[in-house]
This record gives sequence, C-alpha cells and structure tokens, in this order.
Amino acid sequence: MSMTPVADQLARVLAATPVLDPHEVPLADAFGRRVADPVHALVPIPLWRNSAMDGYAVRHDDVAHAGTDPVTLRVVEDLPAGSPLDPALAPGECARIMTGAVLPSDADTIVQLEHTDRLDPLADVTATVTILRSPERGAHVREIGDDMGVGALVVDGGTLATGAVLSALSSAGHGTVAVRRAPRVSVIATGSELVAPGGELRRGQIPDSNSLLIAGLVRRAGGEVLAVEQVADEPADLEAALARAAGSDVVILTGGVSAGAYDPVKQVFADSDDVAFASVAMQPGKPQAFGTLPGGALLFGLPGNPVSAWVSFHVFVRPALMQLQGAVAEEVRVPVARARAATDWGTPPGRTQYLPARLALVDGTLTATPVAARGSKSHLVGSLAAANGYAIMPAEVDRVHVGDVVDAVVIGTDQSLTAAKVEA
Ligand SMILES: Nc1nc2c(c(=O)[nH]1)N[C@H]1C(S)=C(S)[C@@H](COP(=O)(O)OP(=O)(O)OC[C@H]3O[C@@H](n4cnc5c(N)ncnc54)[C@H](O)[C@@H]3O)O[C@H]1N2
Ligand code: MOO
Repeated sequence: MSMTPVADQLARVLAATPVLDPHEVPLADAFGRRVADPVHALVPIPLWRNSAMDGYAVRHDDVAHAGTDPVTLRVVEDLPAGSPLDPALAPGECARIMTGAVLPSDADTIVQLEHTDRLDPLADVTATVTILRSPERGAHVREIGDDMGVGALVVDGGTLATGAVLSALSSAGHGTVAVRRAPRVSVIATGSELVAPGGELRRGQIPDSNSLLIAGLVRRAGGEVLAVEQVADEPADLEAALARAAGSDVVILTGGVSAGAYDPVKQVFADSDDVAFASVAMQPGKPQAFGTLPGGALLFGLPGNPVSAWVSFHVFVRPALMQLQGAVAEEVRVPVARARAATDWGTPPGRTQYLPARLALVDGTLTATPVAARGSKSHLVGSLAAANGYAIMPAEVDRVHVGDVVDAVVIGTDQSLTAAKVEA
C-alpha cells in the first residue's frame, strides 16, 4: 500500500475543518479567544488632547523666554484627569494640570512641575506659579489620534485576544467583540492495558499517559476539554464512549488504529464512508484515522504510541483546532525555523522524520538536540517532557550529522528562543 504524504493528509484534515461561528462577548470574557473579524477604532486614540505630564498648561508665548527670564503666571484652574472643565486662559494665565487631563483650548504647551517653583506634587493649587525653563511649543501635549484615528484597523480577524489586544479594543471605544468559542474536545484513550495514573499495575498493564498528553495539548491550543475517557479494546465500549462524546466539535482517540487483532478504532470504522484510515509517510505517526462523526464532529484516530500521538497532534490536530478558532494562516500551519543539529542522529528510510527535540540558542544560533538519548522511537514517552519543539527530516535523508542545518518547529512561545539568528 502506498503511503500518504504528510502534506496530503494535512490538506485532507483542513479541507474538512470548518471555522466556528462567531459570537459577541464583553471584552472581559474574550481573553484567549480569537477575534472573528477585523475591528476598527470607533474613537481616536488618544480620545482627547491631553497632558503627558503633571504640571501647568500654558500659552507658549508666555513662557518662550522663561529659561533666561523666569516668568510668573496666574493659575486660574486646577485640572485633574477626568475634569470636564475648559478654562479660558488670557495672556499671563495658566492652569495646573495632571497627566491625562484634557488641555484647555487656549493652552498649547505643558510645563512639567519640576520646571517650576511649585515642586511639591501633593500641595494645594496656588494662585501663581513661576516657570523656570522654556519648553518647546507643544511640549508634553498628546494630540487626538496620535496613535490611531477613527476607522483605523485595531486588530485583524484571527488575532488572539491577549491583554494588549483587549486593552487596545477598549481604548478604541469597544465594549464587546465578536470571537470564536473554544472548540469542545473529547479525548478517548483506547487500550485494555491502560490503568489510571498511579493505579496498581499487574503484569502487562501500563499507566494511561495519552489522556493527560492530549488533554494538555488541546488546552494549550485553545480547546475546551469536555471529557477524557479510557476504554478497553472492545468495539462496543468505544461505540458507547463515542455516543457520550456527542456535542463535541472534535473527538480525539488514541490507540487502536494499526494492524493489531484487537484494534477497536479499526473495527468500529472499518465500513465507514466518513472516516478514512491512512498510512502516512512519517515517523512516528504512520497509522492515522481521520473523518467526521454523524453529529459533524471531527474524528482523529491517533496512533497509541505516546510519541506518535504527540507528533500526530502537532502535525494534524493542532492545525485543525487553530482553524476552528479562526486563527491566522501562520498559526494554522506553523512556520518552520532552521536549526543546527547539536549531535548526530539516524532517520528512518522512506518516511519524513518528526523528532522531538530540545531547541536552544547557543551563541545566537538555534540548535536542535533529540530529547531521547536512544534516538527516535515512538514509545520514549519519558524524554518527551523535555521537548520544546521538533526537527523535521525529509524522507531521503538517512543520517543527520552534527552541524547540519535542519528544519525545526518551536512549540508554544519559548521566550528563550526569540533572538535566534536566521540560518542560511
Ligand atoms: N504489524 C504491524 N504492527 C504495527 C504497525 C504496522 O504497520 N504493522 N504499525 C506500528 C506503528 S508505526 C504504530 S505507531 C503503532 C500504532 O498502534 P495503535 O495505534 O494501534 O496503538 P496500540 O497498538 O493501541 O498501542 C501502541 C502502543 O502504545 C501504547 N499505548 C496505547 N495507548 C496508550 C496510552 N493511552 N497511554 C500510554 N501508552 C499507550 C500501547 O501500550 C502500545 O505500546 O502500531 C505499530 N504496530
Ligand atoms: O508510525 Mo509509528 O508512530 O512509528 O510508531
């Protein structure tokens, strides 16, 4: 049987993956969601012509020579931030003003209080102030729309609503925003050998690690984990678990997709027109099932080997979760970086290798070290904890040598890697 190229399998997944409908939520409830559509400013930023300093709002003509010839002005008003007042200023008059307060229409310049004889910021306003330095005309004045005018694009559709994004939207006059909800995901680990973590293990049994693995990866990708279940290698048990997963946008199975006599995923979906099994030209992660369930949920059947499940999640499931959320294209298909191999390693013949790796900056260059000392094997789950990315080796390469430049994908936002040199 010929193997399916990774790109073809991913294209199949993304072609079947919709974008979830948007809904309007208060900004405070939008954190972590994707903004559905481009959002434009309803008001300018800044909204008012306001002061950048605590000090005095003056007419520049009055203070143009204050540096050599200090000038005393009458203080006719006191303007804290939020004050609605617009006092008229005649020549020789000024207003005390705090940072953020709107400038009087007659003022064009701010003198910070350090450049006056009224140095005590907590003192009551006085009848006069002496200006000791001559500021430039317009000093410390924040003009309306300095940052953005009405109608300017604040954020594009697909943007992740971070604190900075929500603060920009609020400043641009919005109280709500249309976002796409978190995809609802059910995780079902198949395998009669599985025991809940920490449970007693008789001969042949192993702790279920995939449930935690996949649930954690789903959450990190912005998904909401509805349920996590372990089921034995019994088709009827899997059918029942699938029925309980109704209402999910995505159902992720692990195990039971290869050639084994007891592989329940194979058995349940053998005659399905909506779920297809593929042998993908990758290592690990060769056996894959993908399709849709009767309710419309996407179904991923990932191989049970933990490293295979981890790789399969990053290569196929994460892009789908990103697309459901309406993420921008670069987040659906993550950018590939270039890294230098920090050591030699072997790669399998005929399949693209996805090697869990520790990516690090060494003298400004991104380097990749396999996390498993024994090389790439799909059961090496312990060392997976150290991976912050993976290296991708084309099928035709059979050995990587220290110093070779390889493709690498950084997982998440590892701040320690952001200064990487671009490799040739
Ligand atoms: N005759 C063949 N055998 C296998 C083939 C093949 O082509 N022909 N492919 C191999 C490859 S490649 C992979 S990958 C695995 C995939 O197997 P399954 O998806 O059917 O997974 P299982 O057989 O159920 O389990 C594989 C392995 O992973 C362990 N496992 C399963 N679930 C969990 C879990 N929740 N937590 C921790 N560990 C888990 C399981 O005990 C097995 O060791 O098939 C190869 N075989
Ligand atoms: O394709 Mo499997 O995932 O190599 O072990």
